[in-house]
This record gives sequence, C-alpha cells and structure tokens, in this order.
Amino acid sequence: MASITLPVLALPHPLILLPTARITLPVHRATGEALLSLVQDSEAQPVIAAVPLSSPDASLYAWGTSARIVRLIRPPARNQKQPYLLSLQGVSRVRIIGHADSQPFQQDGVLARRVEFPDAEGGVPSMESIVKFKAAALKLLALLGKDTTQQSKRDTYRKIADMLEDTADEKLAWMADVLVATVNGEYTDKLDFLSATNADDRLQRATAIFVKQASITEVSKKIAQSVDDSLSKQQKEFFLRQQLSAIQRELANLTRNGVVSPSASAASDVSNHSGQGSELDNEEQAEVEDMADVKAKIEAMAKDSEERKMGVREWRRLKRIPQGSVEHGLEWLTAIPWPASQGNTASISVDTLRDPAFLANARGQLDSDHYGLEKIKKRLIEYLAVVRLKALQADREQALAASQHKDAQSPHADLNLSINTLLPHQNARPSSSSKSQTSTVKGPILLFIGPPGTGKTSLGQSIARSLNRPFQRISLGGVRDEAEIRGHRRTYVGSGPGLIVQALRKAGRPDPVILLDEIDKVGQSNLHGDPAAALLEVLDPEQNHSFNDHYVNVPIDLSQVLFICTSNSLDTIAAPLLDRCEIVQLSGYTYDEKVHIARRFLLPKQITANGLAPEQIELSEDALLTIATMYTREAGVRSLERAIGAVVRYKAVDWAEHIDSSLTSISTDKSKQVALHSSSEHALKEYRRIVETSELEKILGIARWDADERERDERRGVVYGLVVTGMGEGGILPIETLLIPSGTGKLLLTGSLGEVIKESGELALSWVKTHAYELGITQHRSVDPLKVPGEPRDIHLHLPSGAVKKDGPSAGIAMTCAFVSLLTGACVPSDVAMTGEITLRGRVGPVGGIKEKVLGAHRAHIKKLVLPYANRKDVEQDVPPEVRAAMQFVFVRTMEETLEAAFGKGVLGWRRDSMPVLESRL
Ligand SMILES: Nc1ncnc2c1ncn2[C@@H]1O[C@H](COP(=O)(O)OP(=O)(O)OP(=O)(O)O)[C@@H](O)[C@H]1O
Repeated sequence: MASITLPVLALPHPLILLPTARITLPVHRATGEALLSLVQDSEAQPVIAAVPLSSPDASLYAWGTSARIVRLIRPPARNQKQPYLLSLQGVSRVRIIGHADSQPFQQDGVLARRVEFPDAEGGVPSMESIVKFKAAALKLLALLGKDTTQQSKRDTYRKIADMLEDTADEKLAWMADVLVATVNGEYTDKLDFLSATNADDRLQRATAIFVKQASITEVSKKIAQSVDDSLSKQQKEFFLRQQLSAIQRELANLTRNGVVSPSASAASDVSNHSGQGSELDNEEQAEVEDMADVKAKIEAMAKDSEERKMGVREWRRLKRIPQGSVEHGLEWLTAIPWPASQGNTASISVDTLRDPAFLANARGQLDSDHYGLEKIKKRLIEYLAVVRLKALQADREQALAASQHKDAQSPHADLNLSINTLLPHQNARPSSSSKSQTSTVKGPILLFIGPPGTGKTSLGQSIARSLNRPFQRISLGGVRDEAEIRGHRRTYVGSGPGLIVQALRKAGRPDPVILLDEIDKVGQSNLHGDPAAALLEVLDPEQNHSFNDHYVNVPIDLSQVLFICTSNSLDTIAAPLLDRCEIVQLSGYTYDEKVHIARRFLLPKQITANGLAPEQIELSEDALLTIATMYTREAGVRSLERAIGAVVRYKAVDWAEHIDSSLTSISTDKSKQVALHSSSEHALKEYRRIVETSELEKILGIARWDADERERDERRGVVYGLVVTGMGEGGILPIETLLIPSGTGKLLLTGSLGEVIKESGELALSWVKTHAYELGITQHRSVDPLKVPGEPRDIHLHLPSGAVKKDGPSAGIAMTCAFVSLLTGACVPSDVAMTGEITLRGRVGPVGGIKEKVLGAHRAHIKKLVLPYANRKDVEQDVPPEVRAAMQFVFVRTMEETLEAAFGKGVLGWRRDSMPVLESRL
C-alpha cells in the first residue's frame, strides 16, 4: 500500500466527497490562505485529502478522498468576514495513517498527514452483486425520474441509467461511486460506503443504499398521495354540503307553501323547536324567511309601478345567481315604504286630519310641549290648517274619481253617483297610480330660523305628533357630497342609499315629517357634485314626486313627506332654497321665559332622566334665575338644561348616599329591627330637597358670567355695541380705542374686520374730525385732532374675539361714540349699549336683528339701549314687554342725539353757537 503525506482538509459535517464527485464549499480564511499558498507553490493542481467527520463533534473519519483543488476564490479584501470558496474534484479513496479519530481537528488550518492509498481500489465484482446492484440502481433511477417535475432532472436520471446499462463490469465500482454521489442517502451509509475499498463490497453497500432510498421514496410518495386524497375528500364534502343546503332551502320553501306532507313538516318543526340552539344557529331558516319577506314585499308593490318592475328584475337575477343571501340592493328596494304599496296608504294621517278636533288637539300638543312662543304656535296652527284642508280636498277628489270610475262600469251609474256625493268619504282610499292627485297633498315647507336650543327640533316633533306621523331628523351639517343625499351608484364598493332614503326606511311610512337640520351648512357645488342642488330637488314640490336616488335607481315619490328645515341664521341660506320655504323666526328667550321653561319642562325632564321623584328635589325660584343669568348666557335653553341636569344629578347622589347610610345604620343596629319602609321616611326627614342659590357654587362651580359683569367698568375710549353671531345669538361687544403717540394721524383697525365695518370705522372718524371743534376737542375748526402741532397721534380701534370674523355697518354709531370718548376724555357708562348705521352727514340708519340684539343686551344686564329711530317698530312688535320694561330705550335720528343719549345730557361740551347748518330740507 503506497503512502504519501498530503495536507488534510476536514469537511464540515455532514459533507462527504466521494471519488468522481465534485463539490464547492466555503472555507475559513486561515484555511483558505494556507490552501492558497499551496496553490501558489505547486505547478499543477495541488492534491489534498478531503476527510469527512465521523460525527458532528469534530473528530476526523479514518477514510477520506484525495482531491484536486480545481478552484479557490479569494474574497474581496474589504470584506474580511467573507470565506474563501473552494472547489474540489474527488479522485480516489485514502486512509489516514495512525488513525485520526482521537486527534482533534484544527478548524482554521490544514494539517499535513500521511495517508495511504488502498491496493484493492477497483477489481471485478461477483455476478450476483452486479445483478443486484444494477437492478436496485435502475429501479431507484426510474422512481426518481417519475417523481421529479423538472424535465432536466428527469433527463439526467435517464442518462445515468443508460450509462449504467453500458458500463463494463470492471468499471461498475467506479459507477457505484458516481451513483452514490448523485442520489440522496444517509450520512452514516455514505461514510460506510467511503470505507469500502473492495469492488464487490462497494457494489453491495451501494445496493443497500439504493434499496433503502427506493423504499423511502415510495413511502413518501404514498404519504403524499394519501394527503392528496384527504384534501379532495374535504372538497367533496364541502361541495355536497352546498348542495344539501340548496335542497334544504327548496324543501323549506315547499313547506311554507304547504306542498310537503304534514309528517315531513312536523318532523322539521320538531327538529326546530326541540333544539335548544339560539336563533343565530339557524342561518338557513333566517335566510329563507328573509327571502320570503322580500318576496311578499315585492308582491305588495303596486302593479305596473317602476319599483315593482325593478323588484321583479332583481328577484329573478337573484334566483339565477344564488349567492346565499338576499342581495343588499334588493333588500333596500323592498325596505322603502312605497306610497302605493299595499298597507302603506296614508289613511292613518288622513284619518287624523279628518278629525274635527284636529286643530284643537294640535294646539294642545304644541302647548303641552312648549312654553310661550305664542306667535310661532299661531303660525304653526295656520300651517297645520292648510295641510289639513289640502289633504281633505285631495282625499275628496280621489274618492270622487274612484266613484266615477266605478259608475262608468256599473249599470246604475246615476244612482251610485248621487249616493256617493251624499256619503261622507270615510272609506275612500287614494288610488295607487294617480300621481297628480297625491301630489296635491303638500303643505308649504317650513323653515325655522333661530339660535341653538330655542326649540326648533322639538317644534318639529310636536308637529309630527299632532299629525300622527313618524318623525325623522337629518343633520345636514357638513354634507359636502351629493351622494350623501342621493346615494352612491351601485358600481361603487360599499355604496349605499342617501340620507333621504335612509330616513324613509327608518320612518317605515311614506308620509313622515322629516326635519332637515342646519340646511344652511349644506355644501355648494364642488368636486363631489352639488349637494344643495340635490336638496332643492328634494324640496321642490314640482320635482319631488320622482326623486332619484342613485342606489335605489327607481323614482321615489316624496310628495307625501312633510319637510321642515332649520337654520341658525337667514343670511347663510342659499337663495333658491330660501325661495321654497316659509320662514318662521324664533328668537332667544327672556330670563323670565327661561325660568318658566326650566320649571315646567326642563326640570321635570331631568328629574325623570336621572331617576329621582319630583318630591325629592325642588329648585327655588331664585336658584333657577341665578342659573339662567349667572351660569348660562345663551339665546336658547340648552346650557340651562345641562346645568339643571348637573344640579339634579348632584341631588341624586345626595339622595342615594342618604338612603344607603340609613339602611346600613338600620341593619347594623340589630336590637332595633326597624321595618324597611320606615327607613325611607327616616331618610326623607334628613334629606334637604330644596336647592338654594347659596348651594349653586358648590354644585356648579363659580358663576361664569358674574366676573364678566364686574370687569365691565367705564373706560375712556370703550363703548359697547350690539351684535348677532353666526349662530343667531344676540350679545354685546366692546369697541376699544387707543391713542398712539408720535403717529401720523392714521387709523388702525383690527379684530378680523370685513370691508363694510372698516369703512364704517373710517366714516365715524371722519365725522368726529369734522365735528372736533364743536365737540371741544380742538381749539380751531381747521385743526385735525390727530395732527395737533407738536402732538401727532394715531388711533387704534379693536374689536375683541379677534378670531371671529365681523362685518356690517351696524357698529357705526358705537365707533363714533368710542372716538368721541377717546378724544374728549368723557366716558360712556358701561351699562349703555348701542347699535345703528351712521351716514357721512351724521344721520343714524336702521339695522337688522333688533330682537336678538335687545334680548342679548338684556341678558348682559344692559340698562340703556341707544337704537335707530327707524327700528322703533321692531322693538314695539318683537321685544317681550318684560324686557321693554326692564330697560330704557332711546331712539335716535342723528349723531348729536346719539352722543347725548350715550354720554348723558350735558356731559359733552358742545359748542352749540358754532354748529354749522347741517342740511337743507327740500
Ligand atoms: N319653549 C320651550 N318650551 C319647552 N321646552 C323648550 C322650549 N324651547 C326649547 N325647549 C327645550 O330645549 C331643548 C333644546 O331644544 P331643541 O333641540 O329643539 O333646539 P334647536 O333649536 O333644535 O337647537 P339646534 O339649532 O341646536 O338644533 C329641548 O329639550 C326642548 O324641549
């Protein structure tokens, strides 16, 4: 046996290099460098011994393979961690001399060792081994070829099989090396094969490997096959279940229609009722019921109507493509209360309207829901009277038309006609298809304008109650997309009908009262269509008998719906909308009215809502007034209701604690077995049911408006004007002015002011400059008060709440008074407020929103109001008498009168003798 010294490379576990095979593996840097120097030192391809590990714990196997270094790739210098790549070509078996098992293997280097080449490499195997070997190898190759899906692999297996057939017997040992290197096998088997030097031995060991491998391949194929089988079984089961549910559905349909034999239906009944499962378990049943419901609704639709045609179309489509559930669109279509469908006639509301006591009942309803609002209630009764008359008239016309129709078919036409005209029209029903007749049942569209919390919504509810119709509220605030009103087309994912159709569905009747809240906040034409235009279509009596919702896609008759709109102010409503409405203006309440509303409506409501009994709490008159004046300052009663709610809740806790403590004292004191009922009497004795004004601070905190009033003192250059906010609330607004030294006579205006109010400020200053001499501000007529020699100044005028936009001419007289006060040094008392437009000639013109402004001033405890003379009638007509009595009103025509009213008689040193001739009266 020849022996030489070869560098030994330990192959990482579980890698084996067999003779004839080629492998590429990464090697450590140190090993790579050692191999590199080997390559550089030798002229031909250097030979090393590639030795596998006998086990993963790094001891070398006794046998290895001599191999040529075919290629060695050095990693780039910048990447120090990357290993070398080594390609080896196996040549022949070698045995390491002095058996290496016990020697530790050096990972990062190449050890030189003596190795010997076995003599018996080669030789001719026995015939038996050859036959077995070939058979096993061919079988395995055939199996592998069948198994693989890759054509290239299949070709390789076939080529090897061909090679095997052609190989001479003496070369079969070499072929065994080729084959074992190609097929998968266990590591230990391959190690064993590596140590087989004798050709016969080698063939036998290879045969064993092939047989084992072939059986493994067969077993795994069987497993895969059985997994496949079970999967298709599941699919089959799923398919059968689908069919089963379809059959069950059909059977249930038959049972409903009474076709299935009683025994069968009884059996299904038993199975339904005896089971304890919840309704959620019985999906099939629910679906069948849904379908039956939809079918019944389509059948109830008026014959030949658009909705029925669409319903039938959709129903057929659904039947053709069963999706397992009622399609969303069809569900909506059938959920709409179509006016002409059976059971949806307006007979309920017509009966209500026929009642001779209808108007009296309506008045009673309005009175029992609302305090005061006399003018508005009167207007609403007129409105209801019109609705009633129109409805009755239409009802009569329809009855007449129906009887004429009958007469035309009857041989006793004349007789019938005379009887019909005599009879009251109790049983007349509107004909389903007569659009022209139903369209006459329309009242005017009401538009409630007023500040928040003044009862707009609750008036709408009262109207619905008195008409005996359902009430629905649609909030239009922030509606920017036309589709929100009209619905999305069905092609959109997640589409649905618009707000109007949704409200109709919720109402469940074709004639509800629909309140369109905040109609002024609807967006105008934009990228998403024109919501305001869609709303116009809804409200227009000429168009709304065929309103088109994109989702439902069938014209819907809205002519029986009673629309009521609300808005906080008139200015922000689009003109075309305003054109279609009848305006009912609601203003704020006086303190007196608020206290009444609180006592009669809000307090009882809050007591019930918070679980107390009326006898358990009482608010003194003074406490209610204090809440209204000191804790809230609003036109409506919403904050007042909230504050009262807070007081009631406080008392509810008080009461509950008291009951609890008295109960525990009774139960712990066992010697005194007092009956339970006496405990509440006992509790009542100690519980203070009256809430006094002094307790309010403890309950509601420090009064919000108290401090504000105290801060309002007389100041030079400060005057109170009157405003109406965008929400329709009236109030006072201080106008502040300041003189800035070393100026150039400029006027600076700040506080988010619009063009009109700025012009009015300039106008006011011009008037004051012109009259500076008469007012004693300057010593000479020709001197500009801001440009007095040696003392030039600027004026700064500011309106607080700088973030709120302000505009309009009505602050004219207040700004003039502020300038006069600033330049003369005289002050306007802090309980005086004013509003009015000023002209260049010093005339005072009328302004709008007088009622809101006066009520706002009253809430702010203003004592004297200076108003344009032309607004006198507004005060007399609109302002409640108790407010008029509580304040002094001065109506002025000119600026001179205004100054006198604002500053007080004789306060300003007016140079009367030098007054210019103001104007000529022609
Ligand atoms: N005159 C009144 N009599 C009795 N209760 C009233 C009166 N006015 C308003 N209320 C009550 O005040 C509360 C607020 O009223 P409502 O919701 O109708 O206000 P609104 O004017 O619709 O407000 P918004 O403009 O904010 O919608 C309701 O509980 C209502 O019953």
